[in-house]
Amino acid sequence: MNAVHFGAGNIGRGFIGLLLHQSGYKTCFVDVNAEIVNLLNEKKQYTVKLAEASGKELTVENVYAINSLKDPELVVDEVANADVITAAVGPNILPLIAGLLATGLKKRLEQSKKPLTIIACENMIGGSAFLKEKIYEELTNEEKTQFDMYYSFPNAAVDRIVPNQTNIDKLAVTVEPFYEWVVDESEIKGATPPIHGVTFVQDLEPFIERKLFTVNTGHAVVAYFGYLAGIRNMHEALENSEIREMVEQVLKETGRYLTATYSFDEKIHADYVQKIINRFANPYISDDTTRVGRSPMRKLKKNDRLVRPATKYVEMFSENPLYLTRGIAAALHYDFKEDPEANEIQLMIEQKGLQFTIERTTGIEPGTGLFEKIQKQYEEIAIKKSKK
Ligand SMILES: NC(=O)C1=CN([C@@H]2O[C@H](COP(=O)(O)OP(=O)(O)OC[C@H]3O[C@@H](n4cnc5c(N)ncnc54)[C@H](O)[C@@H]3O)[C@@H](O)[C@H]2O)C=CC1
Ligand SMILES: O=P(O)(O)OC[C@H]1O[C@](O)(CO)[C@@H](O)[C@@H]1O
Repeated sequence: MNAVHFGAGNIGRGFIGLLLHQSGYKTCFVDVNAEIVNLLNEKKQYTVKLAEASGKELTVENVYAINSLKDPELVVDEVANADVITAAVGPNILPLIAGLLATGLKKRLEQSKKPLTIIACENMIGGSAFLKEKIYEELTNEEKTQFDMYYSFPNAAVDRIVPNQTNIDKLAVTVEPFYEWVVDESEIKGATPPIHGVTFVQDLEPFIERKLFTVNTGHAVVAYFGYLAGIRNMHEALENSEIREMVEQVLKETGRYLTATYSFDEKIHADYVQKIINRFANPYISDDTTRVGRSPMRKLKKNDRLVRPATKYVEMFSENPLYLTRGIAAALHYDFKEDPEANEIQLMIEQKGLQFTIERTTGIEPGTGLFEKIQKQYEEIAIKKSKK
């Protein structure tokens, strides 16, 4: 079986590539990072280290790679011959891989009429649907009808913490032992791809919301408050009692929304939250607040981990969440100079003002209680910062 995976980064090698290998696939990684591509072709294998006391190492074999900037035509051929396609490139990059995928998928239809599943493994709601939308922008109406018959783009939720890598071996990836990959099976045409470790479900929404609004909301809040406190390490941030309290409270708010919406058992959900906070604090992982907080513009979008649970909370309980709004305000304060999106937000605040920036980044309507609360929280944080 042949798999093509776009994005040989942390999640690509440390999670998706590992499971594809364990399921018996030969995996072709597609990336634009020449060093990683060359190393994969040279070594044809890499190591995944588990961040736990055992320090267990797993070997991923049967892999090779293509640099899509250099050899796009090879990517087209691989896509045309794939049995499954996955991607973990980041939501902002999905539109950039759509063109090559469209060409490869068209070629595949000229050769055979076999169903194929394409899964985007990103931290976002509707990642595969978004990739499909971008691919379909490249097609004629007739091609769209053909694609509809054979190609599936099931959405997915992926959960495994893979921090920035500091291994001397550039291909080795250290990952937390825990993982969860949930795929919406109801969207799949033809046979479900046999991937070890994937949970196929008929309704993805509870899984993706539970994951995004617990793991990712909580993590982002720790990162932004850690950064505000001058802390660069996630462990240290979690050891700070105010930040710990903040994340516990934020996850109480998202938990209130999630349990009411999906009828989750409150005790089971509370245990899930504690398990996740313990994962953040895994002593065998060294993670940066600036990695977890990366791309604040994306993280502040209306369907992402901070704003969506906040707006849903208001809709459901007719009250404004106190801690989620504080988290949003902290994200607006995030001014890490090496992060282009953080710079963009800071420049927008400077040039166009806070109100314009809140509206533009979060999509929340000015004049609403939620908008005012975020503004107030932002100003309170600014006062605290000025006193430091
Ligand atoms: N790191 C983590 O723990 C987790 C990450 N995710 C999600 O997985 C996705 C990837 O994240 P990471 O692996 O952490 O990022 P990463 O930066 O380590 O990996 C992304 C890879 O995509 C490659 N890339 C960039 N442009 C490309 C293009 N045009 N074509 C092909 N490859 C391209 C990069 O060179 C890089 O190797 C993101 O959506 C992230 O939210 C999801 C769960 C966990
Ligand atoms: O990858 P993103 O969306 O920038 O966010 C970082 C998040 O992804 C993770 O790496 C894994 O879900 C978390 O550590 C963190 O919440």
